[in-house]
Amino acid sequence: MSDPIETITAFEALDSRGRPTVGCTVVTRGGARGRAIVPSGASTGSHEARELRDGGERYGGYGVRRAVANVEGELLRAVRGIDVTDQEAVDRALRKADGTQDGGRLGANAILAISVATAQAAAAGRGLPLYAAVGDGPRTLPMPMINIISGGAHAARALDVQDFLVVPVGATTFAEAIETVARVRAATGEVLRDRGATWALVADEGGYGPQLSSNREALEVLSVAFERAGLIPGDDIAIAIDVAATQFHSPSEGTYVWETENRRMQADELVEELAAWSADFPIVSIEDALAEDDWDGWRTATDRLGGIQLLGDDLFVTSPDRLRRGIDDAVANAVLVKPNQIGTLSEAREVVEIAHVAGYATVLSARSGETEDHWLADLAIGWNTGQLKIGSTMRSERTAKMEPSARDRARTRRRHRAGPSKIRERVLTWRQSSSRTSRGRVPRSRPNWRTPPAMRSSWRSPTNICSLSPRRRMPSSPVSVASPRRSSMPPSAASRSRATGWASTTSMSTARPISASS
Ligand SMILES: O=C(O)[C@@H](CO)OP(=O)(O)O
Ligand SMILES: [Mg+2]
Repeated sequence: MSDPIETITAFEALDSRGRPTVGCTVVTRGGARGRAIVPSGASTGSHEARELRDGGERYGGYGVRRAVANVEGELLRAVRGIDVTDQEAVDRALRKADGTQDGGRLGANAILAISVATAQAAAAGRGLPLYAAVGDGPRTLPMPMINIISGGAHAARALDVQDFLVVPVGATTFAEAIETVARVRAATGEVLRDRGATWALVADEGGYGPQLSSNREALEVLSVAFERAGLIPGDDIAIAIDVAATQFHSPSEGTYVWETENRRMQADELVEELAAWSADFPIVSIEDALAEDDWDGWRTATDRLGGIQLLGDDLFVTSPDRLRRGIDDAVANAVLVKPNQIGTLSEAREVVEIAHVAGYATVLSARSGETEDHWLADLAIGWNTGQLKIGSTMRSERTAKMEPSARDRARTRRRHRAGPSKIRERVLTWRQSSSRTSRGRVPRSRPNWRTPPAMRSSWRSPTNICSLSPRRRMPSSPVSVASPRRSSMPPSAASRSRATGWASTTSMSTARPISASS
């Protein structure tokens, strides 16, 4: 039954960086209400949809009063009377009212706020949570990709590479996935403290922002943290990186510059560096390996690193057109989906559909400037994106994104696997494929992982890591089998976590506990 949009009220809120952002509430004639607040990026691509900011003195120019006024003015007039359940009609009307390619006249932030609040109101009208309303098919919980160490625009450029993340590839439930990455985060803090690096402060996405001697050292720190957390690299846990190469690319010179290491590289040299990292560490995903318009460099990277998930963020900017170009040119094999890069939910969903048809993996992603609104995590579940990138396991604007998964699990009482995602498939393929040298494409099995010297005495042998033996579960005691390992979690906390699935004081604890080994 049709339920037309009646009114919209908008407001200016602050995001997790303390910058203004747009929120609004859509109300229908039948009384359904939907509310949404939009996020904002720091390492933005130049092809992204354009937010409308006020300029001037207020909030250093970041105010959004004009965007708020546009929501309650021109944009409301454009969508008033349209059936709230007809998302595409609402989104088309928003785009038409703005009239620009990038949404910059009325503000992509204003447009997206209405687009998402419309979806929320439609879900409320049906009495459903957003994730259930936006997808008709079977739902799977996404594999989380969690930030542990930050650099680039998210940590005052302490490192050149922006994100060092982990993927709990061995977890079989979402709760187990989150517990695993929380252990890695805690263990990483210990490793940084032992090395005399900054460990008490957090970067924009809740990860650590240490100054290290090189970008590569971040990978070594993670490897030692896996050991401390009692996790088996490649079996329990793997690494993802967001190089965010646009940020250190000099288009005029055509070079990539790592300031912290005083290094200038051509595209192929950067690709070789990433190939070497991938041979030495359990890296399963590389995002924005090259800059947003370096299509030649991307082709080199796809050819050289194609056994790994190659994610386009600034490259595709959630644009159906740019993704189609990438697919036609066989560039990358996965797309990061950020609805505010394109402006409306309909266009973001189209990107997910194009990717899935082409066999590209999809990762729904938060922005570095976020709020406690969690609609993007609902989209990841409803649209079956398979993976979800939300920042770290602390700061409530990050942990809020874990809530829909916890609620869905609690609501349905069904067993959920975290995934299935392309990344899991990749890990399996990579474990099962035979050893190859690191010449040519990066091998899917990594017989030559080198362990940092500090780890050598107690790490499992590389042969075992790549063996086909059944995957071992996370150790049930703080110390694992083959070698002495320390858990970063006190035993009582560890066992409590296993008993309840999640026993922290984060927003997940407000959802009903998830039974553990389910
Ligand atoms: O680059 C990214 O993938 C995102 C999230 O990490 O950062 P930002 O929102 O600053 O673009
Ligand atoms: Mg990125």
